[in-house]
Formats: sequence, structure tokens, C-alpha cells
Amino acid sequence: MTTTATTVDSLARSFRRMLVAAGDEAPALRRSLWLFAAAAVVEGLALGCLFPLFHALLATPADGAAAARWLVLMGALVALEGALRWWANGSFTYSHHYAQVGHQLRLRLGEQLRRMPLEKLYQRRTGELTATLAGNVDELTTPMGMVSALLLRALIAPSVALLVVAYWDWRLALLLAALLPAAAWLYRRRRRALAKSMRRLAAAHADTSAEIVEYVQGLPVLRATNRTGARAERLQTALTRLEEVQRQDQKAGRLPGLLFASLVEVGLWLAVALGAWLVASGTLELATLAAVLVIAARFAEPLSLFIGVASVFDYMEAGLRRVEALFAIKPLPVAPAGAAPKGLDIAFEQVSFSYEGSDERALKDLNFIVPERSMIAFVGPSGSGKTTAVRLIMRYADPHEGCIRLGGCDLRALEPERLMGLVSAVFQDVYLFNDSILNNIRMGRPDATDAEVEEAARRAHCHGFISRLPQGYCTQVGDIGGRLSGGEKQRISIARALLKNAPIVILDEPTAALDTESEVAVQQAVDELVRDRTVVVIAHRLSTVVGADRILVFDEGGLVQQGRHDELMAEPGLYRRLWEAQQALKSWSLPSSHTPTAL
Ligand SMILES: Nc1ncnc2c1ncn2[C@@H]1O[C@H](COP(=O)(O)OP(=O)(O)OP(=O)(O)O)[C@@H](O)[C@H]1O
Repeated sequence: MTTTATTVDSLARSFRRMLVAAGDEAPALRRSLWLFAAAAVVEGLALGCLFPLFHALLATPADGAAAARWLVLMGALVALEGALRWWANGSFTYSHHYAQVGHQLRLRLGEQLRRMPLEKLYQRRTGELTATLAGNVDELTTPMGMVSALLLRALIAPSVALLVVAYWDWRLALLLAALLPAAAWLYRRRRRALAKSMRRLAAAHADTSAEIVEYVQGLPVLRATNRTGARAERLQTALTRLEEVQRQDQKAGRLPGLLFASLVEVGLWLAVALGAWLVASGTLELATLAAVLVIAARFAEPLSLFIGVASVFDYMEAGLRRVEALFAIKPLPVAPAGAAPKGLDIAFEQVSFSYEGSDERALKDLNFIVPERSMIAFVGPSGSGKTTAVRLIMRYADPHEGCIRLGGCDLRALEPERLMGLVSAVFQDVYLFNDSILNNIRMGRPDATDAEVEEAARRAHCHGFISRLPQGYCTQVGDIGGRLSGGEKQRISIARALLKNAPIVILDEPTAALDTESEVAVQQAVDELVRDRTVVVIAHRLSTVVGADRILVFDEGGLVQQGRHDELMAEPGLYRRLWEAQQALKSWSLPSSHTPTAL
């Protein structure tokens, strides 16, 4: 009995989780499920009418009037069942509510991605997120409506019929009820095995999607390095793994599935056999056996398919688990609002930080101030912590020790929207959305007029090349594909920042990867952007920051020197060593055997 109870309970839990996932559409889904359940009860009762009907017909003499009464009642119940089912379908399955569930869920997930700490977001591979937002959401919505209706019908209608059988003959009902624990036990076994294989399947799907996305995105690099084959092997491995998991899944479900179907068939046959024996021995009326026969024939197939229908729920749960894992990530907490920031200086106070899963501290006891309207440069060897420090200013994550203040106010007590309104960032990798150039720039300030966008573009020195594009500002980024150069993209992103007009600007040396001509144009745009603002710039080439108000020298997550360029050059230390190394590089040229003339 406990096995049966736990099975029913675990199915009920699945229904509850499904309702939670339905979000705003849950009331419509709940109403529809109740109506389907009511229809299944009525179906069981309609079939139950067969008992008195057959008794009336097989009585000697046959009781025509009673038979007619039961037939009418049965007809009324069948009509009621149809109406309830019709109403249930109209309430959800064939209504806008069903389409809305997936749509709403994707919107909520999108919102969640927007709010989750960037540290958590970047831990996930793009393909993995695509698999969740596209595939898992569909897996989740599929069983809503039709499949749940089938499941409810397979569970409820035979149970009601069993109660009716019990009313007419307790022995037959007892025999059928005795099969329940065995069926429940088989189903639970199948469910447990399936849940495990579903988790593996969902992980294999996500992994394959991630590999496909990375393969396609990385193709230019792979072709250039002649490693398309090597990466294709990884993709092949992921595909093979997926196929293997699918095969195991089929194998795991086969035996309990077949046993369950056989159990149902054998059970119903046993009931008929017992009935026949009881009729032969004179302790059961033929009319009762006839009714049981019809009911057994009616439910044999849906019941034996029950396990297959129910397993759709296990697919749903595997998808749901991945969706819930995304929803479970909490946004960075915002402490109760303190005093509003006074001024715009940024202060790091004893800040230490480690990335999740890493024992190494990426930042160690950092103490410094970026005064308002000054330009501060972060320099240091690769991996010394410059990017991490900048990320913390934008609240990519919170420091594990210490605190960062903006205008005296702890970043943790600033609303994320407010903080983001105060900061503009220009990175080396510029992301342009597949939209018009106009809208790409307008992202800096969505309510900006076309004229304001154009003004920002002029100041960022990109009006010239935009005007030469086929449709000018209305040109779709997707239509011109890779036609924009690195420098042009940089200037578009500077135009965005100019339009946003935030008082703090963070630059990850935007000219680092450009040729000299682009560099001059981008530098002019940068000069326009940094005027009269608080600026933090990550500098890879020290020559670009000789004019900075202060240079902070990072090494292994700590601050080892700070001062103006001439002060730092006057003392022996990392800065001077880095400077001298870069100067030496400038005078470096290709050995004569590698110059083009020699080729
Ligand atoms: N997402 C991450 N997860 C784990 N460790 C990271 C992550 N990003 C950076 N790190 C580690 O943190 C340390 C500091 O890295 P960071 O990117 O801040 O250095 P950087 O000075 O900006 O380097 P570069 O000049 O090469 O960009 C390095 O040891 C790096 O390997």
C-alpha cells in the first residue's frame, strides 16, 4: 500500500511542480486538469452503469424499463464526460494559455539571466543556456494539457470503475486491487531508472549544444590553425555520448515497461478467469461478469500504455530541473539603501576576491582610491588581476573580503540599475546585436532621438563610415556581416557610451588590437569620451597611459606600485621593467630572412 501511496504522491508532486512552472497560466492549467479529472470520474461512473444495465437485461424476465433507465443515465454521463473534456481542452490545451506558458517561461528565464551575477552567467556555456531556453522549456510544456489529461484518465477512470466493481463483487475487486502494489512497484522502478537516465540525457543534450555552438563560433580560428578536425572530434565525442545515453535510456525502460503492460493484461485476464469460475460455481451472476468483461476490455490498452505516458513526466522533470537550477541562482543582494553616493570617487578598501572553484585569490587586500574626474590606469602582467578589479567595480561579483565604495556608498547598497546608469564600459571585444546600426548605438540610451544618436556617432568619429554603408544608420548589422573593421566596431561602442553619458568610464584599452590608422580614429573617439569623467583604463601598452593621473601596478592580484609615470620610472620596480621591455619590443623587427622581400 505504501508503494502505491508513494507513487501517487510522487506523481502529485510532478503535477505540483508543473503548475509552478506554468507561472501566470497556472490557474488555467489547474482548472483544465480538474475538469479532465472530473471527466475521468464521470467516465468511470458511465462504465459502472453497465452492471445494473446487464443485470436488468439478463434478468428473467428481462427488465426493459430498468435497462432503458440505466441506458439513459449512461448516455447522460457520456454526454457530461464529453462536455467536461471539451471544456477542459478549451480552458488550456486549445487556448492561448498553452502557447503562453513556454513564452512566459522563456521571458522569465531571460529576466533571470539579466539579473544573475555575471560571474555565474559566464560559468555557463552559451550552448548550454540555449539548450535550456529552447529545448528544456519545450520538454517542460509538452506534458501540460494533453499528456496530463491522458495520465489523469488512465489513473482515475479505472479507479472509479474498480470502486463500482467492489460494490457489485468484492472478490473481483480485491483481485484487481491486489495487482496495484506490483504495478506501482514496477512503475517506481522504471521511474527511478528513467529519472537517472533523463538527467544524463539532459546533460548530454546541453553538452552537445554547447559543442555545436563553440564549433561554429570557433570555425574561423580552427580553420586558421588547421584544427577543424581536432575540434570536430570533440563534437563527434559529444554526439556519440548523446547517442549512447539515448540507447541506454531505451534499454533501461524496456523491461519494466513490458512487465507493466503484461501485468495489466494478465491481471485483467485473471479477473475474467476468476469471474468465469465464480459464475460456473454459481456464486457470481453472469451479468456482473459481462460488465467486468467490457470494463476489462475498455481499460486494458490505456492502462498498459500508462507507463509510457507517465514517462513523459520524467522528461519534463529532467528539463524542469535544469530550468529550476537557473531560477535558483540568486541575484547579488542589494543591502537596504544607505545614503546616496556623495560624489563619484571609487574606493577599494582591503578588497580580496577569488573566482568560484579556485583556491587562488585573484585580488589580494587591494586599497586604492580613484578620485572623481581623474584618469587612473591599471597596468601589470597578464593574469595580475586588472580585469577582475574592473569587473568588481561593475559588480560582476562581490568582494569576498573588504568593500568597494562609490561616493562613500558600499556598492552592495546601490541598486544595480543605478550603478549601471553611472558606468559606461568599452571593451576590446565589441558585441553588436543583429539590429540596425542606429539601434545598436541607441542601446546607450533607449529614449535618444535619431538626431542625438547621429550626434554621438559624429563625436565618436563614426558618422563618416556609417553614412557610406548601404542604408546608412538603418543598415542591419547582420546584412553587412564581417564588413565592419575592429576599429569601426570600437567607435560604435564608444558612440553608445557617449550617448549614455555616464560619469564613470571604464576602458579595457580599446586600441590595443588595432592597426595604426584605426588606432588614431579610435583614440580621438576615446579622448572625446573620457573628457571630464572619472576614468579607469586597463592599459596593455604603457605608452598609452603616460598622461594618466595615477598608474596602479598590479602583480599577482596585489598592488605593488602606484604613482605618475615619471614617478614610477624614477624608482626601480615592476613598472620600469615592463616599460623597458615594451620599449625594447618597439625597436624589434622581423629578422631579414623573414621580410617580404626575402620571401
Ligand atoms: N572566470 C574566471 N574563473 C576563474 N579564474 C579566473 C577567471 N577570470 C580570471 N581568472 C584568474 O584570475 C586571475 C586574474 O585574472 P585577470 O583576468 O583579472 O588578469 P588581467 O591582469 O586582467 O590579465 P590580462 O591582462 O591577461 O587580461 C588570473 O589568475 C586568472 O587566471
